[in-house]
Amino acid sequence: MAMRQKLVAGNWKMHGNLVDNQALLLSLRTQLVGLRNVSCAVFPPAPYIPQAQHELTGSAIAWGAQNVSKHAKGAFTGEVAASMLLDFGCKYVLLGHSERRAIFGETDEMAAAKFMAALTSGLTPVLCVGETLDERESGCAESVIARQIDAIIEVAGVSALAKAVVAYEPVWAIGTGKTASPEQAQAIHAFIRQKIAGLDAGIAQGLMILYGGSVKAANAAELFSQPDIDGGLIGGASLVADEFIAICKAAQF
Ligand SMILES: O=C[C@H](O)COP(=O)(O)O
Repeated sequence: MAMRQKLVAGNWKMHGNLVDNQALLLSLRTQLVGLRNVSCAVFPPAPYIPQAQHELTGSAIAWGAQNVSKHAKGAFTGEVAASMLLDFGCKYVLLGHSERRAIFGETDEMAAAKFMAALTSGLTPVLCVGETLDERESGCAESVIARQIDAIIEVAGVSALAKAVVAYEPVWAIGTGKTASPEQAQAIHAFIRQKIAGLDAGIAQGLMILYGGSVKAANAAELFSQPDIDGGLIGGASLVADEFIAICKAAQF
């Protein structure tokens, strides 16, 4: 059976400016070349997507957005449609990130609607799932993640996952410096894959499942060596060129 390729994605969150981005993008463009079996992508804040497009067109690095509207167009002040992201060359869009869920009140249903908007326009949705510390400690991690995935399957069908990426991001590991151990992460990744395999074995086998939460150069190789971890969604470390480049290189096989 063919090995899944890996993907390392840098979620810049609400960081950056024209000058710093330029230096970062130039480093990535020149140093992320010729990687074996790894794709790389960056997710800048929306105003800087044209800058990423300008600097990365013709490189091996893709770019995407951190959010998208569920609507195609209309009187929705502050929203950005999937077609607009496509106009600027985006390949991916993040959905259901825990910061969107916890800070901006996004529900499973909203994530599912955005997933559909992304998918039908031709963007690749990167669906983020993960449990809080309370949920883990009360033994609910798997049921929370199952609920988050089921909300998507209910609306889009399991076949939609053939055109999507899933990112497991335990909320307690995001920006805290507390990484899930490779074994803890692998256990949840295997759970996600088995759950989907119960509906469609082929889709489960092909699905990229990324790990996110305090990934850095020093722990990336061990995480990425786990059989069900297909790369990473990197926050803080994606803002530091040498760190992000080292993480991307650690995903090679
Ligand atoms: O989207 C990325 C994740 O939230 C991980 O962030 P972090 O690497 O800063 O912990």
